Amino acid sequence: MSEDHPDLEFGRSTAAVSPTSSSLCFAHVSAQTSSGRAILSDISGRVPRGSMLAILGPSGSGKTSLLDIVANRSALSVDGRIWLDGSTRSDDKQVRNNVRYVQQEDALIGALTVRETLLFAARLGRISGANPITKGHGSIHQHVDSVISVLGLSQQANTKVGTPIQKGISGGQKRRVSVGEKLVANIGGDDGQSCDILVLDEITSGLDAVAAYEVVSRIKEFAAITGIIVIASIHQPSTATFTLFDSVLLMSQGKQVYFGPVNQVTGYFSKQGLTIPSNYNPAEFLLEITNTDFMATKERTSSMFKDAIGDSDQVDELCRLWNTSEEAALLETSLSAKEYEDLDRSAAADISRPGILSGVGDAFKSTMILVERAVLKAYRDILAYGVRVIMYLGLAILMGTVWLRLSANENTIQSFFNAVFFGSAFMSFMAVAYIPAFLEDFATYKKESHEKLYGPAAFLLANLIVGLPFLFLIAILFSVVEYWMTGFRSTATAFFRFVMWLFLDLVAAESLVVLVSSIAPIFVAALAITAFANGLWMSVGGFLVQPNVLNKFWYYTFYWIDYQRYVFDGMIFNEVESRSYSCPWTAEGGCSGCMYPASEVEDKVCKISGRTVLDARGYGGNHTGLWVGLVIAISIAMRLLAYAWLKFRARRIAH
Ligand SMILES: Nc1ncnc2c1ncn2[C@@H]1O[C@H](COP(=O)(O)OP(=O)(O)OP(=O)(O)O)[C@@H](O)[C@H]1O
Repeated sequence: MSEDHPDLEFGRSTAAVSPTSSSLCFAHVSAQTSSGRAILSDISGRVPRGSMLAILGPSGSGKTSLLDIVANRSALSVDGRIWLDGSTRSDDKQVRNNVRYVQQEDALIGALTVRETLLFAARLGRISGANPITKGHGSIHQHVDSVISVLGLSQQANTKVGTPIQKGISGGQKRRVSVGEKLVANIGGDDGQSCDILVLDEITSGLDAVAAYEVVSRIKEFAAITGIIVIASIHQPSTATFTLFDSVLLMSQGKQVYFGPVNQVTGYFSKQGLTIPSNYNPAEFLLEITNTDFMATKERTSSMFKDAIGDSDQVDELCRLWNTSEEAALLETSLSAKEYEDLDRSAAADISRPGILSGVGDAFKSTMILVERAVLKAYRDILAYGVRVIMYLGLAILMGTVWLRLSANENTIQSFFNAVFFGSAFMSFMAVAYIPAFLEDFATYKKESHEKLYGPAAFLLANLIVGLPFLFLIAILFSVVEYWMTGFRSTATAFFRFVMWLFLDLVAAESLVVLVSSIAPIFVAALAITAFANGLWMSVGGFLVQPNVLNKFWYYTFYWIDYQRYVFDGMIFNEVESRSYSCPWTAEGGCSGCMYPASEVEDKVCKISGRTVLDARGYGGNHTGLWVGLVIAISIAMRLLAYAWLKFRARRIAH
């Protein structure tokens, strides 16, 4: 681990600073939207290793935009330069692998303990190469335990993170676990090449003053020990928390108002005639003088400004003061040092893409780790799968008692058809219950794939591997209850064919959920689209409206890609084709009064053959093999489309 603790001094005392060495530097960074709207203008700063920078500013001042640019996640068009440690290391793969981003929302798996969460993050980091140091160095458990200890989580190491129905660790502890995930995925090792940049977006939001202080002080400790650079946007820190930071970048309306050590910020503004009152939290004061959104704040600060800067625009004047200050000039000098001039510009622009998975072997290992994690979650979190098992069992009992012990006669033929239709369509429809569990996994995927810990293939494959046995279990449990209660054909072959169709139905329905939720990963949107699609499949599948009546548009489009239709046809042929239905014999007409053409199979016993029923209802030949193939093909196509979409998204973010 790095023991390098560079000089943190700026401002008047920066004469001694060795310019850009062991620092993250950003110089004259500007950003605009594709429509040309300026989001950031000319932002500069330097953050030495082992130190923490606070980015402070009112809402909408551009803090997140700057963090996104540093972490290479921004979709904005960016000018200016960002580099790390001078030119000598700019093309080093490790330097390119070193930004870790802790987003505002904690995307954690509630069923895992703190230690398990960090262990999985460390293992994924090691495989991806994002953590080159832990690859083959020391025990991963030791690394994880040391992070747990530094983040003050030892007492909670074996506590679960928590789910909506099971209380786990507190909000502040969750924030620390989120930070810990980034740290263990990229811990420094014996070779001293730890080169992390930890980017924290609103790390203390939702925390009380004590918890915020606790979180920041633990990160500070970690930064000091490992030499990582910490950049954090922060809202309204208490004085104690604010002074934990080494330097502060103050922004307003996308412009720079101040950059320098926290302990010199008061002096700087006093010098400009803006003296921070002694009873004031300095961070609060800085937010007040840079906030132009609210009249009350404006009025409170205007008299102070009138004395200091006359009638000029508040933010413009603060920027002018900064741009003409001695502090800005010294920062500029440190940023235009020789090392920077020597820097290969193309390498300098790209310091932040984390490691890239190399080859099928790594992808396979990542998939297996994800499977292991998902199995733990499935086994522990009732919301993940347990609730769905209970729901499907409930549905089986409901159907079994509604379609209870039907005997095979002409009056029950329609009921059998309805049971097959309702069962297959409703089972498919209820796959919407999988959306919340998928979205939890998807949030974790989004976070981890940004860090290039694994890609969409590993994510989708692990999802499929864990899902298949579970869907099979549901198909079996449902069938055991409902099939026999209803009185479907009582042969083993017919039963297992029913199970197979149900299983394929569930796989296809879940593939639809995966596709829709990957494209629209918002619960209500995914729910609405999936429910709509299921309504569509039911309407155009040929049961509610006969195919020869269905209008041309639906017939030539969705009718052919409707997996529910193939499942229904397969189940109906399985149930009806080789069955016969009794109907009453009459003295006057024999079997001629039956609903379908029937024959007298014994003395005064009429039977309608299943094939006759199918013919009379317009069903053609039995193509079970083809239908099975088509349902599998549709399921694969939906998963491949989800993969293509996620890959496309990942590429767009990368460029
Ligand atoms: N891609 C974008 N397209 C259009 N506007 C954008 C884009 N990104 C950021 N902005 C705008 O830039 C401004 C700065 O946004 P940003 O999220 O960086 O502010 P912030 O300081 O982090 O705010 P907050 O503290 O409220 O999170 C906002 O007005 C935002 O609407």
